[in-house]
Amino acid sequence: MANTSKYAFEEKVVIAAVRRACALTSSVFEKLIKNETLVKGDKSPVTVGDFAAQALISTILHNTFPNDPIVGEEDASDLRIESGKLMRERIVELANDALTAPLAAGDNVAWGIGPGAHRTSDEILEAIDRGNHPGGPNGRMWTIDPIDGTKGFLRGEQYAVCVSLIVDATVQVGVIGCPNLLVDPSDPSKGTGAIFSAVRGAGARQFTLEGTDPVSLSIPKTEVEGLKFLESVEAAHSSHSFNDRVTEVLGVQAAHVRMDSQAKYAALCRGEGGAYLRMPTVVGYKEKIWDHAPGEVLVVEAGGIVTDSRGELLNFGVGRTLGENFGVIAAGRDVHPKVIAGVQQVQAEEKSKI
Ligand SMILES: Nc1ncnc2c1ncn2[C@@H]1O[C@H](COP(=O)(O)O)[C@@H](OP(=O)(O)O)[C@H]1O
Ligand SMILES: [Mg+2]
Ligand SMILES: [Mg+2]
Ligand SMILES: [Mg+2]
Repeated sequence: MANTSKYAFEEKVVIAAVRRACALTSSVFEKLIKNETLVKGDKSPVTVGDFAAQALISTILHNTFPNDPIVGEEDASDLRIESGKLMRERIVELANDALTAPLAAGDNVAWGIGPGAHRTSDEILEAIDRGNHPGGPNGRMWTIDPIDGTKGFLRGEQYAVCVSLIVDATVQVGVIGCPNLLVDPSDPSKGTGAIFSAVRGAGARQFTLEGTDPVSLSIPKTEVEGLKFLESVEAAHSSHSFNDRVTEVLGVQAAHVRMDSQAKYAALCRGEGGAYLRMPTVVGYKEKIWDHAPGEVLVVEAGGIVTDSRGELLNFGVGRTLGENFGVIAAGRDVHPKVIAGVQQVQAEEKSKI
């Protein structure tokens, strides 16, 4: 199915950017050494791969859509100080290797890539910091999560390169690159690596890691008892015990599937799980828009629904976070109301214990 939608060009550019970023992050994983990882203020890890991939994607977006603001996860402040010098040099090298790699079919030098697209250190830091937009309800803006699931990336498990275009608080384009995800879960011999992409109103598709051979995605129908829950590997990111109780309440039989990153949204769209449950573990944690925007449009276009635990749509127009949304629940259209009912029953039980 060719995408002839209003945002077909944006999708094409983002798939090209994510393809380059996946090659970059995979090569970083092969070579990652100890002093190439930092711990951020919130205690979460960030690697040279996160910074370099954000610089790469931000550069491509800025060259192609110079007036569009960017909401990116990372900022370069730790790289501008003396102690960040080694990491900075490595990031500049990695970003330039990715930017100047040969053009693939469909690529365009006007996007700021290809031999000759070399950038200075200052330009790379500036590209990272261009992701500092505060978000909000109006106009176009991009989100970049250069490596979603950094903890999974460091374990050699799942992670995802995630980019979205939000227009007036609605996600219009979402692209998720998953270098470590099986191409075909029913045939591991086909190897790993896929890019998932959706444009609102134009469907959800899986591509090869080269960005070719699209296959339409649609969430298979299941009865609620036949659901398989997808959840984070990290118990600090979403409550495993809450999900265990929802399983009991709904009479779900299958064991949960634990997976890092927005690969969970992609897996849901391929029928590898029936619902993605993400209930908070810490009071006051606000989910980040870049952790959910691409996944939201992918699931909706594959025939699903994404809401918070109250059944309200995620609000991508209140800033860099999802603000007052509480938890995230994604599932096929037919089972989503039943999953929300189960979630709310468990929430009521928890409240009655306080
Ligand atoms: N206490 C917390 N609760 C929920 N999400 C959290 C969290 N701390 C970090 N995260 C987010 O969880 C994301 C990973 O999700 P998952 O557990 O599904 O792999 C992280 O993305 P990054 O890895 O891009 O920083 C981070 O934004
Ligand atoms: Mg992070
Ligand atoms: Mg993330
Ligand atoms: Mg990240």
